[in-house]
Amino acid sequence: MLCVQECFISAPGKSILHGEHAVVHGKVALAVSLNLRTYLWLQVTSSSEVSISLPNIDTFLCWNTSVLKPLLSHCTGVGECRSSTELDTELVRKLREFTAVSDGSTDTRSMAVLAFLYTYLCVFSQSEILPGLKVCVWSELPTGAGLGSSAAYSVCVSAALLTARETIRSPLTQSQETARWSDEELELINNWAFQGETIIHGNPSGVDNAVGTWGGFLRYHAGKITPLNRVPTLRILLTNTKVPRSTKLLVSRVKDRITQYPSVLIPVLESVDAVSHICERTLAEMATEGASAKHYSTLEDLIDINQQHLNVMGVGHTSLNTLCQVTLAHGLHSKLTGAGGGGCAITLLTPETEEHVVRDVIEELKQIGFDCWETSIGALGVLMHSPTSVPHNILQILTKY
Ligand SMILES: Nc1ncnc2c1ncn2[C@@H]1O[C@H](COP(=O)(O)OP(=O)(O)OP(=O)(O)O)[C@@H](O)[C@H]1O
Ligand SMILES: C[C@@](O)(CCO)CC(=O)[O-]
Ligand SMILES: [Mg+2]
Repeated sequence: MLCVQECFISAPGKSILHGEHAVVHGKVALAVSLNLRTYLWLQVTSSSEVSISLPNIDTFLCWNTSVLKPLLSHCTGVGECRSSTELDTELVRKLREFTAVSDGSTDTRSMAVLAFLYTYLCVFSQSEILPGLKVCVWSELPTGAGLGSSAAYSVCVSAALLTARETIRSPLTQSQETARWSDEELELINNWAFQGETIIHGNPSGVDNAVGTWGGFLRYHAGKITPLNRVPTLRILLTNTKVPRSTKLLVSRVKDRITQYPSVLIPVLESVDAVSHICERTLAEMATEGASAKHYSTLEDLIDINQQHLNVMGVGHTSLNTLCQVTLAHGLHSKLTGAGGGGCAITLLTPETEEHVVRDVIEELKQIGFDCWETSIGALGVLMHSPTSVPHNILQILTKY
């Protein structure tokens, strides 16, 4: 019998300022959490069923634990199937067979289900019996649009299952609305979320799940996470072109291009790295000396340069070109954020940007058919919630299924 009977968890989405794709190849990325979150409700039940409801992607599935247990038959020794840092490829193979998902699939539902089942089976692999669970996930983030929806999902799943298994504590006391885990526990959540990302993405750098876990403004370089404490308050517009794309395919497209034209692409990755370094230095100067027009002009140049680099990498899209042209006609600079190929872009607003310009740009982008809104950045990473601290509309959705 598990002690944790239910829990509510949330994790934020993210925006990458600079370094998407380059970060997969060992370069620096600068990323920040968003005020849009994914929420999960887990209940431990006395039944022998595991059910998952994913209303964002219209997926509602249920399995008897007796059909799941045999999938762990290859984990014979203590500790097997439990590595938070190494993917159990045999389990992934068996799960693909079990769910009839082919190796190259990028199907939205299949990826979400595979990531969930993989984490569930690994986390409970040493339990005598697999527990009955009911899990529902709902996100404020657009799915598959560059704002880290896959990472927020993987972080929530990993935090909830590890808490239910009591591998990590339930951090919430009775008087608290929200609570976070210790750094060590967060590291474990992050490691398991990376496994989920690996199943969804194929070859993630780890930056997205790091932001979903730790929150705030981060510098990410080859697995090393450094919180950026000296950053100014930035105003950013987020635009969703609503052009669907898959991070998995885009990441592998960039890899193929690097393999085909290494002498062309490697200098581009190095240039993106330099963009991230200059951006980091500029942000630190703005925070310590006060932000000047020159600082903003540098940030705008870096956005334009990086957008061109991302086009060279092959992850642009005509919708993103249109978006950049529309904002530039109003003097505002934009670049894609996340994997590109459609999805979302960020536009930098400066202290000089007048409010009527912001209104006009938003209106114009909406008329094209895009979603556009001003976002707030730097939200907290993964959280455990009391039911009363889950926004009412989200609580209603989570408890409906
Ligand atoms: N709310 C959700 N419910 C279920 N599955 C989700 C949810 N959000 C994301 N996913 C899973 O994540 C996949 C989308 O991941 P993908 O990496 O392609 O996009 P993203 O994470 O939104 O963008 P990026 O990786 O560029 O930041 C979906 O296909 C689905 O499998
Ligand atoms: C495209 C990419 O760099 C960012 C996706 O948000 C992939 C990754 O870092 O895993
Ligand atoms: Mg993703």
